[in-house]
Amino acid sequence: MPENILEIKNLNKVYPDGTKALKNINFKAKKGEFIVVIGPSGAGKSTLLRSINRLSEPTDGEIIFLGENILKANKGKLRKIRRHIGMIFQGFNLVKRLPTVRNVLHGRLGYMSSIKGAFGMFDKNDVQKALEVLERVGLEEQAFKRADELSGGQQQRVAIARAINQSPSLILADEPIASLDPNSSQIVMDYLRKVCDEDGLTTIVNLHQVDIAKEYADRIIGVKDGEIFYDGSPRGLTDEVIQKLYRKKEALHA
Ligand SMILES: Nc1ncnc2c1ncn2[C@@H]1O[C@H](COP(=O)(O)OP(=O)(O)OP(=O)(O)O)[C@@H](O)[C@H]1O
Repeated sequence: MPENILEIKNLNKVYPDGTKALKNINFKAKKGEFIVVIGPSGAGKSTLLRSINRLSEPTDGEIIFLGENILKANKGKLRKIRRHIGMIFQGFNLVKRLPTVRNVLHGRLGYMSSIKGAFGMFDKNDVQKALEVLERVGLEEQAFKRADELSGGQQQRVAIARAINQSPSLILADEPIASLDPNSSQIVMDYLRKVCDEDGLTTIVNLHQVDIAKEYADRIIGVKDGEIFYDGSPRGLTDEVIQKLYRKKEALHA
């Protein structure tokens, strides 16, 4: 049986204004599993993903990652834990004026001293490794171009390369294709799935597109009103389940 990389127990998040964004979330993720989280706007997908590496602070519960409760970690410990979690954002979050390869090198910052990191003192091996990762996402020829000279889809592939270059155990991708056209979305999802499979990474991706979720996921988690509404195979996510997942509360008994 593959080991569980991540276990989320009774996770709750209440925002300061009283919004209950997550209500008693429980699930485990196995090594190498590619999980897609879907659900209507405002369901809590982003909050869930961002809670896992504490970009958003959960109110209570447990997040056990590689045997440690992330919610109990102090600042230093959290920094170490975050090395093992690659994050991919909708807006790519690259340093636009820097060359592509430098952006990929930023994946190593969590392993460097602050001084070396601040001065960008990467050694030859780091650069070689970054170039290899760029090759894995088909961007070896763009390595020395400024990041903002690349298309949106290419920039997201740089962000994937940066995350992979962290040597993570877990990848979290929050709406990675929300700002891309359908063709670029497909290419980005293909590369994301490929590199995560190659490295045996557990991956959790938030998506709005149910068809893409079904195409790429090993497992789909449907979130509605801060709760897990569906957790199972793409095949089990029938049209009926999808309709119920996306149906508004007031229409439930209509
Ligand atoms: N900083 C915040 N303060 C208060 N409420 C918030 C905050 N961020 C999110 N929320 C609320 O928490 C709930 C969950 O939001 P979240 O962004 O996690 O949903 P989502 O499923 O990712 O939505 P979308 O698909 O539109 O991005 C929503 O009701 C949202 O309005």
